Amino acid sequence: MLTIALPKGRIGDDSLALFEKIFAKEFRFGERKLILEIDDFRFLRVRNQDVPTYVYHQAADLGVVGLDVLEEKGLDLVRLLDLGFGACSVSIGIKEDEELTFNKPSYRVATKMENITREFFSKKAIPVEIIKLYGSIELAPLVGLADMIVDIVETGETMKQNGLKPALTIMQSSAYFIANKNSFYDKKEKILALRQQLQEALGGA
Ligand SMILES: Nc1ncnc2c1ncn2[C@@H]1O[C@H](COP(=O)(O)OP(=O)(O)OP(=O)(O)O)[C@@H](O)[C@H]1O
Ligand SMILES: O=P(O)(O)OC[C@H]1O[C@H](OP(=O)(O)OP(=O)(O)O)[C@H](O)[C@@H]1O
Repeated sequence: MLTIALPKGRIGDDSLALFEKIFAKEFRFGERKLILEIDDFRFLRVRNQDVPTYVYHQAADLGVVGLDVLEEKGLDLVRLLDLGFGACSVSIGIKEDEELTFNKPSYRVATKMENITREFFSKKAIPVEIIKLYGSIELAPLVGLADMIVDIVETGETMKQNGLKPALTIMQSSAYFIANKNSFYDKKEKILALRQQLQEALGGA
């Protein structure tokens, strides 16, 4: 039995569609059901942010999650395959009429992604105060809460509509197929076979 944590939300439909293609079956979790068993696979329906936690603690052997979340969580997991969908970047956003300069003693940066942000600025030895927010990040520079933001940019529309612009890309992200380390060693053959099927379903070699 292999347990796979699939995300709800933005990359939920693409994840389901991919596994439906492989299993040639419609995946129906039902209105509020969180576990689905198909053949000798068990699928869990969890939040994107929680996928690495399930897989790290081996409550799931495998999972699908955005690379941004994987980087932010920093857990030791096996990255098996880039699935390609859910493409976006993690970028620094500033006001449209400003330039990205680092000549003040410190900058205030609003973000959901504290760890990615801390690591980025500390590697560059730029002193920052990180302001943790849970949403509507683009608002922060507009009301003086922060000098800049670190946030997801997909179409760029949210920044644009709020008078901001992406000034620097920290990383590119897309959905990844991941594994728990122990599961990978214990069930390597089955996991690699599934990885191969996913790659073929995506049109790769
Ligand atoms: N516009 C976007 N905003 C946020 N994430 C995006 C966007 N476009 C693509 N993504 C990708 O989709 C993934 C899932 O995003 P989603 O908003 O569903 O979940 P989340 O906010 O990370 O977590 P949770 O489901 O726990 O709220 C992200 O990790 C990111 O990789
Ligand atoms: O480049 P775009 O296509 O405009 O997408 C980027 C926006 O989408 C996400 O916000 P979300 O919709 O998750 O809202 P929230 O951050 O307020 O929860 C992200 O945090 C950006 O604000």
